[in-house]
Amino acid sequence: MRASSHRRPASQVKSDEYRGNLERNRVTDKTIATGNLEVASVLRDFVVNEALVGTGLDADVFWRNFETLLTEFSPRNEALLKLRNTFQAEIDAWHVEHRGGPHDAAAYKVFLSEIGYLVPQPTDLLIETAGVDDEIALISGPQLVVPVTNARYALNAANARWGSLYDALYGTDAIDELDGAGRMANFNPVRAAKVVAYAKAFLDRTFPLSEGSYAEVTGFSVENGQLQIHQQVRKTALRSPDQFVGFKGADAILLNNNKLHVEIAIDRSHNIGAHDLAGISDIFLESAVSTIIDCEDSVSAVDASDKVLVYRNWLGLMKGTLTASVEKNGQVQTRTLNEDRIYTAPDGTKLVLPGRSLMLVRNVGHHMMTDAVLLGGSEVPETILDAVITTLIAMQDLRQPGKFRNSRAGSIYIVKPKMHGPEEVSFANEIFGAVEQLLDLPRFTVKIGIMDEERRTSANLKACISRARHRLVFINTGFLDRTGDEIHTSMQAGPFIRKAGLKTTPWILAYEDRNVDIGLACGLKGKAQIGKGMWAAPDQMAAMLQQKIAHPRAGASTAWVPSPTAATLHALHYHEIDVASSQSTISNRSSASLDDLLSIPLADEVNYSSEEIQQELDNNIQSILGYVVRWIDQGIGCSKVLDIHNVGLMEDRATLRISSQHIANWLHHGIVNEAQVMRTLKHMALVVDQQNRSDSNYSCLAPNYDGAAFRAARELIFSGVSQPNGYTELVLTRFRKEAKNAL
Ligand SMILES: CC(=O)SCCNC(=O)CCNC(=O)[C@H](O)C(C)(C)COP(=O)(O)OP(=O)(O)OC[C@H]1O[C@@H](n2cnc3c(N)ncnc32)[C@H](O)[C@@H]1OP(=O)(O)O
Ligand SMILES: O=CC(=O)O
Ligand SMILES: [Mg+2]
Repeated sequence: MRASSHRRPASQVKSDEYRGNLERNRVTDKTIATGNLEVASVLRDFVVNEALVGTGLDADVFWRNFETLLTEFSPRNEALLKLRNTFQAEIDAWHVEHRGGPHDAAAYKVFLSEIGYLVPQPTDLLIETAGVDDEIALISGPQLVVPVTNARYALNAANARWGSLYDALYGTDAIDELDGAGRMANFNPVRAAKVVAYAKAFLDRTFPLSEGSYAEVTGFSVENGQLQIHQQVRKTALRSPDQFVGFKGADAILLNNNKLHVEIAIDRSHNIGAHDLAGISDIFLESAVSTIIDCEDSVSAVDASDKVLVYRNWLGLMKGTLTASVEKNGQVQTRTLNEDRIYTAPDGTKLVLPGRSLMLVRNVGHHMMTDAVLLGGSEVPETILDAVITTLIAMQDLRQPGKFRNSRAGSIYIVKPKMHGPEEVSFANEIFGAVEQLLDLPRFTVKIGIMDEERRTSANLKACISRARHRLVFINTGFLDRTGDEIHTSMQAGPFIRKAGLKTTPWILAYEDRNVDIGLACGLKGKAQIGKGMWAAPDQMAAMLQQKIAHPRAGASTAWVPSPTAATLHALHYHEIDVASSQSTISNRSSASLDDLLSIPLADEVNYSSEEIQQELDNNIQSILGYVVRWIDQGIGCSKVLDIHNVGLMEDRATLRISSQHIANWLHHGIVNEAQVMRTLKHMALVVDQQNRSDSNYSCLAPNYDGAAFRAARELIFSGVSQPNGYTELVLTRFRKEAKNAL
């Protein structure tokens, strides 16, 4: 048990990432022309000398075909972005026209159909995806997300398939600190005893014994393929002997419940095992069954050199060669990918279990443009660049089934964020078809995870699924972006209720339920994931243990966690709930209503006190500044930022979208005014400066309030109404480029 199982000075880990960012700034921005394409030399070198190597593809042919693909798809991307703007303008105009009267939900819905925002939903649709790994199709369990730019974290995430339950409990508030069980610098045996009791109670519930409890167990043995469990006065067995699936000599017993493995490690020379009746030194849970390697909202990647870091880390994961140097307690270690785990099955044969999480890669959304590649002198859609390069890189995994194989089923998993409606899903589907041709891959090798996180996608989810039915491997409620889009879409309808209240209003409940209802109706059960969103409070594990069990209960076969520790603890929920049976029950209910989904969470009469209004503003602005200052000045795309109650919250671009859109909405409707927002920005800048005082890489926002970070935060709020769909990345990217140039 480690006193700080997942904790270490965040500033130290992050400074590794920061130093990497500084290095990247030194790369020159030369471009090399090929036909009508100009490719930044750093990217071109990476593709030719690293990504293409071993794929059998010719570099010249690759660039030529890439140009053809961009020529075909870039204008279509632009047209789709225009369609988003057209819908937004029409919706804005409708609300302005109807302002003053009560909201007429029926007329509003008719209007949405008339303009084509709502489209007819297909009937009798079943997805037809083939060649999907069990981790996606059959095994329910946590999904970890990690910024790809941080190699240390990315390796940790890939290795988070297995996690120590003892460490996860000991190092977090999952175990209370009462009666002398505090978390302290030195090992606390009182706390350790509570951890062991908690873990053995888990074993009792999950792998019940025919007689007695794990607390009484003195040892394990395997005789004729049967697990014998020794207690002081008797020998007992598992009530369900089939749960015993393997062992490692006398060192480990492997159990299985709800398709998830649990290893009981036995080591009587270990400091915990030595004091345990059965010699149990730890219990390892299969934890992050899948992981999203994120190129999107948790990273700051604004130019070619940043993109090369993104791609190089992904390549390292796909080839199994990524390493990172990790310093702990003065000791430097090299972190690499874990190998598979080898056991003996009860019948004596060799049993190999994956040692790593199944990795999916999240590309950026369709609205991002990059200058890493120019076509006819213009920036190209970054999502197309991502589609081509992340798929090219993943070919390394398919090419040689080495010991670090990711997809045993031969698929490449790409998560598509922020798509607005069925046309954009069709477009993504076609891009991947073209990428497969370009790279000479069998059709439908590339699978798609659809983030259901924009309102037009939620409202037309079945049509969206239909457009990707041969590739679909997940739908996931990205409720953070979805909340931002909720505010932006109905910006002109009136002032929204306070941010915290948005989590319990009818639209979001309908959104969450409807996503599961539609997923089940489209046959995702046993074929694809139905996922739920992020636990955004990385230090609040007791609360997570209490609340996140709601996700498997609601029929979700996976849900997002921010860290490996959270993955291990969330895995407990999938032992308690058999998702397949939750899904069977849920599929009998009638689907959540589209009308509720379309209801708008407005504060009909704003009767918040001035204290409540100021508190809302303080909270939102503190998180905006705390996040933006690290993004702009240090290139860190995901941070833990204290909220007004001093709770560290995971902030990324989606949470920034909510906070900035919320203030923009209140400004627009006169709940707050410009002077008050500016005053609060300056006040909160002092608070954020104070919070970051121990970070030697940090530059203060105050007293000048004119650095790129402060100006970015200001612009995100004051131009929030006019930012396309309320996205933050355009402003962030511009100011980050400015900050990089000034370094
Ligand atoms: C709306 C959306 O799109 S959500 C998706 C985007 N969000 C994410 O990807 C969240 C990813 N999570 C993170 O980046 C981090 O957990 C944060 C920023 C929230 C907190 O980071 P920190 O303050 O550094 O975490 P903390 O100090 O508690 O723990 C650090 C340790 O945990 C590990 N860790 C933390 N998060 C992760 C992760 N997501 N994956 C792998 N390892 C992680 C680190 O490797 C480190 O361990 P090490 O010292 O052995 O390397
Ligand atoms: O991407 C996830 C979200 O909640 O947004
Ligand atoms: Mg999102």
